[in-house]
Formats: sequence, C-alpha cells, structure tokens
Amino acid sequence: MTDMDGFIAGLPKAELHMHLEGSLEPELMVALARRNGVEIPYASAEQARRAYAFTQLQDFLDLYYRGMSVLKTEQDFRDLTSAYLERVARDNAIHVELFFDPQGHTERGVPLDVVMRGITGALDEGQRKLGISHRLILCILRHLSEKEGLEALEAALPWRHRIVGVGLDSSEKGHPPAKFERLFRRAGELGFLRVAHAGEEGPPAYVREALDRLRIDRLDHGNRSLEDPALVERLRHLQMTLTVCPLSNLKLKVVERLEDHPLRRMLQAGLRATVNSDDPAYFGGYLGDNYRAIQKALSLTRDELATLARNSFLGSFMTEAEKKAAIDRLDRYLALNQPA
Ligand SMILES: Nc1ncnc2[nH]cnc12
Ligand SMILES: [Zn+2]
Repeated sequence: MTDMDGFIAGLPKAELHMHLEGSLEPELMVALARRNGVEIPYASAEQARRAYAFTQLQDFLDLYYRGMSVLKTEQDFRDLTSAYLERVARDNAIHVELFFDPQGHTERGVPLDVVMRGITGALDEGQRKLGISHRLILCILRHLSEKEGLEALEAALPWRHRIVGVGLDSSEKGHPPAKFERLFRRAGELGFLRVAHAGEEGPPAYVREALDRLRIDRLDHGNRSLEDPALVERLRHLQMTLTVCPLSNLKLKVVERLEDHPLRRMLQAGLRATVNSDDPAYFGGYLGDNYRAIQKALSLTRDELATLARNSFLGSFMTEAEKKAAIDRLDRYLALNQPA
C-alpha cells in the first residue's frame, strides 16, 4: 500500500450517492436467485461480471433492474444492506446516505413493508455494531410517469420517519426534471429533502431545471454543469453539493478516461464536490476504490482528498451536531497524519 492509499484508507468519510440495489454483488445475486427460485441469465457470478460492460447508462440500467429481481424477502434486503455496510466500514465510512428504488420492488409484487423492514433492520444493526450512521433517500424512477411516482411517494408515508429525502434516478435523457415538478413540490410540502440525478448524461439545462423546478437540496452527478459557466457560478454561490461518482462515470462512458474526469476542475471552480460509488457491485469499486482511483488518475493531493472528505460531511443530511462531530474526527485524523 502506498502512503497515499494508507492516508485514504484511514480518512473518515461519508458516502452520499449509493444505490442499495447497485451494491448487489454477483455472488449474492446468484445465491438469492437460488434461494428464491428466480431465473437470472447468469450461471455463475463470473458470468454476471463478464456481462457488466456498458457503453451508456441504459445498458447498465437494463442489467440493474434484472439483477434486483432476485430480492424478494425481508432477509434478502437485510443481507444486501448488511453486506454493503460491512464493506464500506473497511473504507472508514462513518456515515452513509443510501438511495433505494421502491418502484423496482413493488411493481414486482414485493410489498414496501418487506423492503423497509429489511433495509432499516440492517441499518440499525450497522449503527449499533459498526458505528455507521445513516439516512435513507427514496428514489423515484424517472422513466415511469409522474402519477406512478406520486403513488409511490404516498405509499411510503407510513415509513416517513425513516426516510429523509426524495430523489430522482433511472434513464435521464428524455426524462427531464420538469416532468416531476408536482411530485417534488409535494415532497417538499411533506418535509422531505430533495435531490435529483442531473447532468450525468443529460445537458446543463437539466441541472438548471432541477434547481429551479425541483428545488433540490443536493445534485447527484452534475458533471455536465461544467459546460455552462453561469451555471457553475450559480452552483458555487449556492455551495450546492455535487455527489460525483468517478468509477461510475468511467464505466458508463461519461468520461473516456479517468484522467479526463472533471473532479479537480470542480474543486478548483469552488464547487462542493464529493466522491461516491453509485453502484459499486456493477462499476467495480466501493467508496475507497473510488477515492484511490481518482487520486491516482488526477494526482490529487492530501489537501484535495481532505476537502473531498470534509465536503462529504458538509453536504450530508446529518444534524449540525453530527456534522460537527464528524468534522472534528476528520480534523483529528488530519492533525495526526501530517506528511513526514
Ligand atoms: N448512475 C445512475 N444513474 C441513474 N439512475 C441510476 N440508478 C442506479 N444508478 C443510477
Ligand atoms: Zn446514481
């Protein structure tokens, strides 16, 4: 391990952009397919991994929805969530904010209560046993109608106390944020924080729409904002947090090479960028892998890495007291780990 890898490993950090269903490792997928008698098009985990070659977001989404079809019981959702928490604990994540796609389950006949009991059970255990705090964000599938999204939101209200925010994910192109303006207004009235994927494949106009019409509190991806200087200035002025996902961007060909990734340019423009894994089981890396890969590709400095970790706490939906405790922990780590 290099000095820099050691520094990254110990750095206290938060993950703000991770789809739980995207942490379904092929081994668990194959085991759950067997356990539940669900047919999947892979005979083995290796065969599944070999199929994970994508040229755009939709290629991935097709496999992602098929993959999640093996999740049926409360225990399945518990196993999925526990496996992620145990993995990210080794990367020294001390706080995680997780997306989940209820429509991807209820439309297959899996009741929301099953999903929520499994996920929250594992999250509570992760807090107790691993000391990882958490928030949950309910994502609305943008390739479906706003009406279906509104129904999903209303159906989740019995779990309101466990859900901090509402997000927007799935196929971006052709499904602009404005399609969900009423849904996001309703989410705001209900007291949910609001986030949306925008500017991953979609144009800067989608990012502006997410700000103006969805009134987002955080921007997921946001890469293509950099094409519009006035938008960059606006995001900087707002100190809007961008949840950036380097290995995802590479695997989905948002960038050709990691060396071309805009993360440093975002930091240099004064944007509050963070590093995240998006769908680690599909994109070949968890939170620490993303930090290590982007550090190497861009030769990020320790100061830049520390800024990324600090941004992950500042941009989180923790309480102010929790944020202060996390940032104090980061500062203690930095004080003890000055370069020789
Ligand atoms: N990167 C991504 N973009 C849009 N929707 C997603 N759902 C899971 N991962 C996603
Ligand atoms: Zn995502």
